[in-house]
Amino acid sequence: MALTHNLGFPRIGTRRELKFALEDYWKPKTTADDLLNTAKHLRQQNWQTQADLDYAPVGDFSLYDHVLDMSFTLGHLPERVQGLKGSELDHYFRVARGRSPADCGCGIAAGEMTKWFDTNYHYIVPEVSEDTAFSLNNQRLLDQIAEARSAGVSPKPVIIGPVTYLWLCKAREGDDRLQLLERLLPVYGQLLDQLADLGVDWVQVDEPVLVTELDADWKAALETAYHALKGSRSKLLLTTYFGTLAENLQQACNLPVAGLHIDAVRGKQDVQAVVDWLPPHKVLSLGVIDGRNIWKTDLNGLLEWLTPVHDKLGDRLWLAPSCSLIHVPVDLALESDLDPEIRSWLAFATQKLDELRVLKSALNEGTDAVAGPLADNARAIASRRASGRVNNPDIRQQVQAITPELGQRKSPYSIRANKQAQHLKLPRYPTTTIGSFPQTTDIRKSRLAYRKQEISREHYVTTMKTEIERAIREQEKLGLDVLVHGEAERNDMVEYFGEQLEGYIFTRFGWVQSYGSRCVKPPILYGDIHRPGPMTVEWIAYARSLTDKPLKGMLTGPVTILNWSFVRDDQPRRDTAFQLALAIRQEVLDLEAAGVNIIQIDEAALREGLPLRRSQWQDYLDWAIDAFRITANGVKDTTQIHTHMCYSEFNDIIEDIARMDADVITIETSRSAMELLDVFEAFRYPNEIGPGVYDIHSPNIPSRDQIVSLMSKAAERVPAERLWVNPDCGLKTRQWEEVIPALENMVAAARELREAAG
Ligand SMILES: Nc1nc2c(c(=O)[nH]1)N[C@@H](CNc1ccc(C(=O)N[C@@H](CCC(=O)N[C@@H](CCC(=O)N[C@@H](CCC(=O)O)C(=O)O)C(=O)O)C(=O)O)cc1)CN2
Ligand code: MET
Ligand SMILES: [Zn+2]
Repeated sequence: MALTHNLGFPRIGTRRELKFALEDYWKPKTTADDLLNTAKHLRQQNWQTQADLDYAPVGDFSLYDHVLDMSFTLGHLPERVQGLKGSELDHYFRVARGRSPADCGCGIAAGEMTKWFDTNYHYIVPEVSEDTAFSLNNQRLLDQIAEARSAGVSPKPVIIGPVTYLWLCKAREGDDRLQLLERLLPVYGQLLDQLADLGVDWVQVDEPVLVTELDADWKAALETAYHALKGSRSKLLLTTYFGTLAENLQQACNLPVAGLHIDAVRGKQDVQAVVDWLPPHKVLSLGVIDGRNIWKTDLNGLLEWLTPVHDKLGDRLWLAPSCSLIHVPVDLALESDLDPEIRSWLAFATQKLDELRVLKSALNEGTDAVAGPLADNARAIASRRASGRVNNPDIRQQVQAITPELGQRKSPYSIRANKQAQHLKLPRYPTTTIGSFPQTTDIRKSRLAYRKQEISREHYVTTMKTEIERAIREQEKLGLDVLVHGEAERNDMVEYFGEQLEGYIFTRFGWVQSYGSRCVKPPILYGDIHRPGPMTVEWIAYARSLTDKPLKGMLTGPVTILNWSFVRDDQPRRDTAFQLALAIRQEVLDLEAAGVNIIQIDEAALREGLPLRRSQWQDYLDWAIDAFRITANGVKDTTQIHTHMCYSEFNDIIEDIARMDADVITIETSRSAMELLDVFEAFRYPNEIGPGVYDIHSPNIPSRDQIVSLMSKAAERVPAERLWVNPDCGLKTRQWEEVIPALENMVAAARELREAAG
């Protein structure tokens, strides 16, 4: 008898109930009780959806971030929030956002955010130093176990394992993370004791570090940790996901735990070896349903492959999605407007659990028991494979015809830089922004009204143009040097392009959490990509017509579009990237022809798309950088190409960043006090750089002195004549009331720096 379980369910709600509850609480429009009630209701709903699984996850729900929750569970908060007044909830949001409703405006630095492995989910990085201490604070998990039981599910608490937890931490100086293991393990021991006291059968202990290349210290830490925890009276399910175990396979099989979960989608090649190696008393959970994509599983094909594994393992076989389902939208049932043919190819979180049920019945009772669902599934899989809408021979031909010259600029950077300087006549320390200005409620309401056909296209266009004009006038007033149109017309920097490219469809409610209350609706790339016409020119040319100042046109690059979409799994990602590159290249050339001589091509997701294993980095970087170059490098010497990346560390890939050959790159640096620039200095990065001078994710306003001090640090590392002054990232999540004073200070800081430089 195979069992089924789930690793985690989306917590945002089918209609983003959690997002709205959080934002109302922060305003503050509602009370903590209101927020906690919504959260409780969402957990109940999620358990209902998962009630017939043999085990449902508990503790996967989070008000903001599950890593931050784990930090609280371990009594591990940054020093700067310790001792402040307020409830635990106040503390929680202080760490997450730099303030809580109780703080009346006086903020502290928010915890740093970074990407969760290779996903578009961002977690709050736990901060450690040699003084870090831990103490158990397990009430959240204990309460939720009780809640889950009264909801009628069999709870399987989910925690981040001690080694992965430390791996996610950042040490302020040096790297002494592993020295903390000894202090951390007793707290995990107590935690597991408390769960066992509640009669918990299984605990899911996430150790996704096992899919990365680990050096000897980290491998030893895994041994130490699981030998220390082996007395646990609850059984431990050591849980890995997002890739193959590869050289860690034997260790993963042999750690002293009761079961192992592996990603049987990305790590399918590991399965046979794991079945052979796993000691006979252990459970093997196979993550056979893709938790990172929205395509239906080929259940018939899978069953053929699974049946012998089931014959061998019997009761020891568990089935699950490959990873937590927080990376996919909640429920396809809401998508009544989707093209019915393509819709029949899709499965969201709720449907993925249905797939698990079918698999379980087929294995335990025989395929006849689920003949209907299996036949439906076979039809959907066949329909997608045979559909004439997926492949377009012309586009395949154009990709075939790509030559290296397509990615080559006419002259080297030094020549271009001179021509651009003559043309643009920018001052030293030029100021600019990253593209978006506040996405106000009015903008969003107007877009909603347009979508519902309550207002005409004309009306919508006029409203957006008014917003663009507002952004231009505000920038002129602020005295910024290079203006942007502000991106009012874009719902999102990726979805907007998906909506306009053929080969894509998009959803109404396909929300996926990106961080905290912020969600994205990744568009679905199902077929060959074609650009029917210009996508941004009307808006940017309008902005161009409004001002005499230099204006920067704004596009999203092919790699970022790829990494933040749900993409086809029937061709290599590289091929899809090149198709996107050809489409965006056309847009770049159209913008240039419309008189836009500064063009930014955002590649915010280029770095996060790096494979989790270093051995696969170069292959990815080779095609990803080529795709960027194809997009960017068809322009004249006098056209200045910018690119932007957020939360990026460049130490290991600086050569590739340089190979992009953008005239200007803007990056995130403010939270790391310009340390990120060390590598640009060491490498003697030749082109211009705009190191972000303030963190846009926090509502706090940076002071002029802070900015001057950060830029002075930058000027120690990079020659001043190659420095730009700009925020970390786009300003769309901020309010105008926050943006204006912040940018005033930024412009004042740039003036001070110019004067000081003489
Ligand atoms: N794809 C992507 N990934 C990214 C980023 C990014 O910008 N895009 N940035 C980084 C950080 N991540 C972020 C992710 C999302 C948001 C964000 O602001 N998301 C918005 C939604 C953006 C959106 O799609 N807006 C739509 C829909 C807006 C909406 O909610 N409309 C309401 C009605 C309007 C209202 O009453 O407010 C509705 O449909 O019900 C629009 O503008 O049209 C949000 O969560 O609030 C910001 C940063 C990394 N990853
Ligand atoms: N141009 C985009 C913006 O300003 C870049 C964002 S990177 C996540 O919003
Ligand atoms: Zn950014």
